[in-house]
Amino acid sequence: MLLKPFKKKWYGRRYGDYKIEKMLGEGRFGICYLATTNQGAFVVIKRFKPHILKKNEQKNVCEAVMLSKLNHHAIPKLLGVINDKELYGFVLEYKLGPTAETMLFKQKYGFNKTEIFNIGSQLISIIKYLHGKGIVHRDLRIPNVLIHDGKVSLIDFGLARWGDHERYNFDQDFSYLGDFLLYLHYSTFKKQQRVSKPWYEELDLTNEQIHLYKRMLRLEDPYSNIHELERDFLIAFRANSDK
Ligand SMILES: Nc1ncnc2c1ncn2[C@@H]1O[C@H](COP(=O)(O)OP(=O)(O)OP(=O)(O)O)[C@@H](O)[C@H]1O
Repeated sequence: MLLKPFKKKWYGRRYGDYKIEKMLGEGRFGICYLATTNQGAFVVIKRFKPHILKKNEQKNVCEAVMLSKLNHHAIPKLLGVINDKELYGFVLEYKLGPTAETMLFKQKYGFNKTEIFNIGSQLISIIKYLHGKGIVHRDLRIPNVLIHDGKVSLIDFGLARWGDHERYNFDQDFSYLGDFLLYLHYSTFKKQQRVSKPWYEELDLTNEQIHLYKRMLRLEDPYSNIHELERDFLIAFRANSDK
């Protein structure tokens, strides 16, 4: 008999009320599985890789501690912890996707300016909520943002920490957000010249948008808080329309 590939060996297994159905994705730290409850609802089980568990005990629980403090419709709720001899992990609320990464690189989706504004506004509102709770996400990247029907969810709090204005400075989230939004702008970019130019020359951006992104990316005077950033974001997108 053929052995099941390692990751699939978990399929069909039950842990308390949850049955593992299939793998959703694998990262540096763990593997996420789609699971069902006894009532047939979907949840996510995030299982830590054993070598990560041994190394980072303190840091692993960090994600659960952070999530347990949060209650926001765009952030998965922590539903429980599984502490079985063969599986240690978290049970998380299932959020609908796909990820922005899948939309950009697999579906080749092109985001128009209205969509970029709507997604940016939602992310700013999530960051405002997190920073208000003293938390820096530190990993706001395209694989960690789910988008369904224009509604955004932010996942993966594995690197999130209590902000301290030093090592875990809140402005780390601003540069990630800047990068993220530039990815969305590039989704409709058609290269016309052979030579590559910097983003602020080749993308179709207004002066206000360039100023906004340069400050987010710390190429100009960095933002000191999310409220300051939000103000410039609204100015930069105020004449927001698809010309
Ligand atoms: N709450 C959720 N709802 C829906 N899908 C999810 C959820 N959490 C994770 N996923 C899926 O599982 C994948 C991996 O999740 P996540 O990034 O949290 O794992 P990770 O192992 O910590 O990754 P990394 O090591 O890159 O930080 C995601 O890209 C997403 O497709």
